[in-house]
Amino acid sequence: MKILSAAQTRALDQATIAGQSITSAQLMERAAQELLFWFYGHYGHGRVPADTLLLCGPGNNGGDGLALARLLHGANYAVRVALLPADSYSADWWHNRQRLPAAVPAAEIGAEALPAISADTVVVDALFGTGLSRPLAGLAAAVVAHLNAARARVVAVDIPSGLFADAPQPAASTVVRARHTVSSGLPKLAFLLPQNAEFVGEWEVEDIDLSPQFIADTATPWHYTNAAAVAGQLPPRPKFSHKGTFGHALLLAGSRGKMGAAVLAAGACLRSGVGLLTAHIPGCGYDIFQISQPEAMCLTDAQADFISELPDLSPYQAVGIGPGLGQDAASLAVLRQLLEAAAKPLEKTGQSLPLVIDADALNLLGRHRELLKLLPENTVLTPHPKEFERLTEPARDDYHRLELLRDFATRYRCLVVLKGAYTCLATPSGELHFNSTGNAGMATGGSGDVLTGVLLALRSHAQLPAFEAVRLGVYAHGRAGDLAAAQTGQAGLVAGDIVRHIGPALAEV
Ligand SMILES: NC(=O)C1=CN([C@@H]2O[C@H](COP(=O)(O)OP(=O)(O)OC[C@H]3O[C@@H](n4cnc5c(N)ncnc54)[C@H](O)[C@@H]3O)[C@@H](O)[C@H]2O)[C@@H](O)CC1
Ligand SMILES: Nc1ncnc2c1ncn2[C@@H]1O[C@H](COP(=O)(O)OP(=O)(O)O)[C@@H](O)[C@H]1O
Ligand SMILES: [K+]
Repeated sequence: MKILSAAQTRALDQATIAGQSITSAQLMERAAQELLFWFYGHYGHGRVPADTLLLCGPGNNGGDGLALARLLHGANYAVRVALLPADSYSADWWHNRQRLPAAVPAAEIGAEALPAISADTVVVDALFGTGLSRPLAGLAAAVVAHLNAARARVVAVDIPSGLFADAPQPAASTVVRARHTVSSGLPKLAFLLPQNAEFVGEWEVEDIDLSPQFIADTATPWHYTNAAAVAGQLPPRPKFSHKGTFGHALLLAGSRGKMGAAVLAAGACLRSGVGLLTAHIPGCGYDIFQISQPEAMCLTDAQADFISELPDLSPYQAVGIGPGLGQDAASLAVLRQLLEAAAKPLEKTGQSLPLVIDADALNLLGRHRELLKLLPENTVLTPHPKEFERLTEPARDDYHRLELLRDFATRYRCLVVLKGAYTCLATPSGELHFNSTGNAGMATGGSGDVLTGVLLALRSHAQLPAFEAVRLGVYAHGRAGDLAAAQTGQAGLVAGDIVRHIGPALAEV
């Protein structure tokens, strides 16, 4: 699914109106109908709120609010409307102002006449949408501050008022803190960034039948990976396949005290359809590893506590390095040797050996940035934000971090998986793909090691191109976390639960 800028969203509305021969008021009515359905879904079965206040601005976001006020009134909600005064109002605002039944109380907001809001009021925030052109000030900022102070249940129409859809806010801007955001058409970039979570709350997107042709024809770097994006991407396992068909992966992982990371990554790799897996681990981990992952083969390093040797790479179709690795100088030398060896094209494919680099291997890269230029094309790096900062620089905010991410992926021609609630995969061509699956239960030690194992298996798969493999792996990892949390609850989830649900998650897609 594409994510468009605010300007492209306006053009999409216009293209829909022109392409479907409807009026802009009819499109607004569609949006309002979807909002009404959201209220039905949320407050159905006799749970209608006693007091619903619609705060309406002067543009089409306010027009949405006025149309919704009419529809909610028709559905027997007790509604009140408060109108933000302005020099001019949009045509569709006027259209819906005139259609508002006289029985609905509608008052103009003033500095001395702020609407009454209690903690029990359900407030529909329809002040400003994607047409916001500057931070809120004056009366608009005052009413939003008044709203936020009331701690009412706020449902934002399209986007919380005061929040830009695709750009950062100046510090200390006034923005509505919504409990729910109900948006039309496509998700907004702002919804996916941690810095905006306090404003956006839980969000969902309602389908208002916007022009699919315009969306297809519009270029954007931002994408949202939903089930449809990965459906059918895992190649079927042919009847006469054998363990050699699905690749032989090598995992370099573990150190004293961190063998669990190697075990988790190996388990995830095995559950993600790899044909064969060999793990190269320090000597101290032999019993631990062989007992916990009997399906994997195991090579032990000459060192007991960390990895100091790179095994012969010729048997392998992909290599993963990093989980629990530690940062010993000998392990750094192994990483360097691996990068040098992997750069040479493989005889079979003519391409470099696929690599997945995680955790301490990323930290080593960050401390020795001269190694970055050795990264083979399409290498997969899986940093969390702190690891990414060590590879680049501290980001000013989440938007700046996305810029750094895009620059890094295009500069080093690699696939960077910036992990988080909406994990963002950056491609060598500069696309950013935000993942839709996963939950806060996965914020627990070892979840990232599991992702490394999943990606290693999918990068070993000869039939999966690099980008598709990584996008699918990130999606399936999050989905496995969701399936696990449905059984354990989020607090009770441990990384091993994600491993156990990767099979079903991959089966779904
Ligand atoms: N165009 C359409 O037909 C549709 C539009 N929709 C709604 O329309 C919204 C976009 O409407 P608009 O483009 O009219 O924009 P808005 O309603 O977001 O606001 C635009 C108005 O606010 C003023 N303004 C912007 N920033 C301000 C600020 N900081 N302080 C004071 N005034 C400010 C502008 O000068 C303009 O008058 C969407 O978010 C969505 O809610 C939906 O109804 C779907 C259909
Ligand atoms: N709040 C969250 N919502 C969704 N996914 C999450 C959340 N927190 C963490 N995750 C996922 O869990 C994994 C954590 O990885 P990482 O930080 O490397 O953990 P570790 O180093 O302990 O393995 C990532 O894939 C991340 O996307
Ligand atoms: K709004």
